[in-house]
Amino acid sequence: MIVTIARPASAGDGLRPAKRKRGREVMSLLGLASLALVQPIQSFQLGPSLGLGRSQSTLCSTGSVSGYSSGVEAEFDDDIDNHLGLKVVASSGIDDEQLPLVLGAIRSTCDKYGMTFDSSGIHAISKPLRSKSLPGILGRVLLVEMAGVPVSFDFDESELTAQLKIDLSGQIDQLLAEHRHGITNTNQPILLGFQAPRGDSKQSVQSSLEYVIQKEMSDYGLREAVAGASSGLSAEDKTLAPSYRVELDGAMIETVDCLGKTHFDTSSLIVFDDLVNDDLRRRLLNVVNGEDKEIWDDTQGPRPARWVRGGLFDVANDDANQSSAACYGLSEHAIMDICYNEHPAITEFESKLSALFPCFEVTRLPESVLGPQISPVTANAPTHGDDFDFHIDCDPLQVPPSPWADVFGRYPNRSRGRPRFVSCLVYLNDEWNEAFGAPTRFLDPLTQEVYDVTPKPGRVLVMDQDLSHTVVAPTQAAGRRPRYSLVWKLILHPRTQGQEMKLSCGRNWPEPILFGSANI
Ligand SMILES: O=C(O)CCC(=O)C(=O)O
Ligand SMILES: [Fe+2]
Repeated sequence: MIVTIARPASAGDGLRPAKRKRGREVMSLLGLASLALVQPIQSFQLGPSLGLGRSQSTLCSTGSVSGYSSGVEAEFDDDIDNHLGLKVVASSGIDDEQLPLVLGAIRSTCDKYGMTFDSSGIHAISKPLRSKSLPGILGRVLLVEMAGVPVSFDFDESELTAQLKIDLSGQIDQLLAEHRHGITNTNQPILLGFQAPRGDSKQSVQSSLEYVIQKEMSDYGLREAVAGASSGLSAEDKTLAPSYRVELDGAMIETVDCLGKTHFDTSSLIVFDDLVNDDLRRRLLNVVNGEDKEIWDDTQGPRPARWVRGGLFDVANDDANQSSAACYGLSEHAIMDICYNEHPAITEFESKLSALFPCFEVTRLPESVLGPQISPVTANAPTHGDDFDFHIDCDPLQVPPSPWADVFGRYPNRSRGRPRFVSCLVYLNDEWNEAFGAPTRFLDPLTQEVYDVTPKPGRVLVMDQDLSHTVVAPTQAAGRRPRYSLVWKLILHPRTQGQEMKLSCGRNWPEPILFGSANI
């Protein structure tokens, strides 16, 4: 019998590194959760040796999920009846109210696939998993053993597990969404891991659950230090102080991990004028505009070999994309080049960032958070007459279902011990007359006041990603000249559990200007 099974869209297109898994990024856009595959054991091609009994007809039922490339054909032998089944072995961070619901969802998926289900031996730890080696994690994990597969079964490569993961994750996500208001903590996802039957394995439950998280993090690159992080960092970079900093967007918010407790939270923007010298600025501009020999006079507009009208695609919000549709954006090829080819200037700047934030692991925003359309490094070239709207870059409280959400959960940015989402902008023009305008404008939502940062050549702006901001188009005085900015979307990971996430890292930086609602 031949059935068609969807296969995750293939990795390795163009310049993007091929090794990174991407299948579940697509799921994130579909609003589905994800599942980690643990303990691969050699290669196994789904084929005649595996009898799936009643599951055959249902395996193809969701095979046309969009984003999963055209199905592959796999053969199943009707005569063989292997008792495929799922056995839930351990969980953490899922309380007594929630666990039966989640297990019920897995049971019904098993029924659909004609698989057996067993949760009788589950080792349930109601507290979220905590681990010194994994600071910042959410710690809600469910570990499932898959019984009845051949010894050579490869969990990572199998179409069966790919399909199961779509189904199971969808079920659990739906369930958690439905019960969002009824049960505490249910808007937090659960990371699901598969493993082969372990027999009398000596591995502790804690380390099996940790392994699920570690594997997910490495499969999806969820915490990879930026290039040059460990290269020789200059003493000046380590001690460099900002020219000024501003706190805005103040609000009382719930304190993460402290039920019922609230605290006053403000977002930060920080300006550095001595981090990038003129030589580095010029080299970064060359990376953005392409390093070949063509000479382009950009008083006529951005260089057509790199920039396309309507090419701006750097925000998650649909409305913002529409309003910026007419503006210049980097071509797809240019974005890939900047993000994934080796550029010494990019590495040098990233190593400066690591030096600037020594108490964090500085990483680029992984593709898993918002999908492949949102590149971690991009550039802007607004010109006179363009129209932009306020947007936020990303908010860890509002991330869609994805491997990122499953591992780190959803929480207010700047929460103690949780990865902090910050963006970093470098203004790249050789010269920029103040009369040309084009500040980066921040909105304080409560007071509706705006705060402008002037784009000086070589200036670096670090800002929280959940701040409402916009680029303002240059004035008429700028003519057709673009105002360039190179933008990094970063995540600063804590190095220890429960760490303070202050960007100053305890250094004696100038006191911040308190703006708008931060001053109330
Ligand atoms: O260039 C600017 O001023 C802001 C750019 C920006 O907000 C972005 O790229 O997300
Ligand atoms: Fe932005």
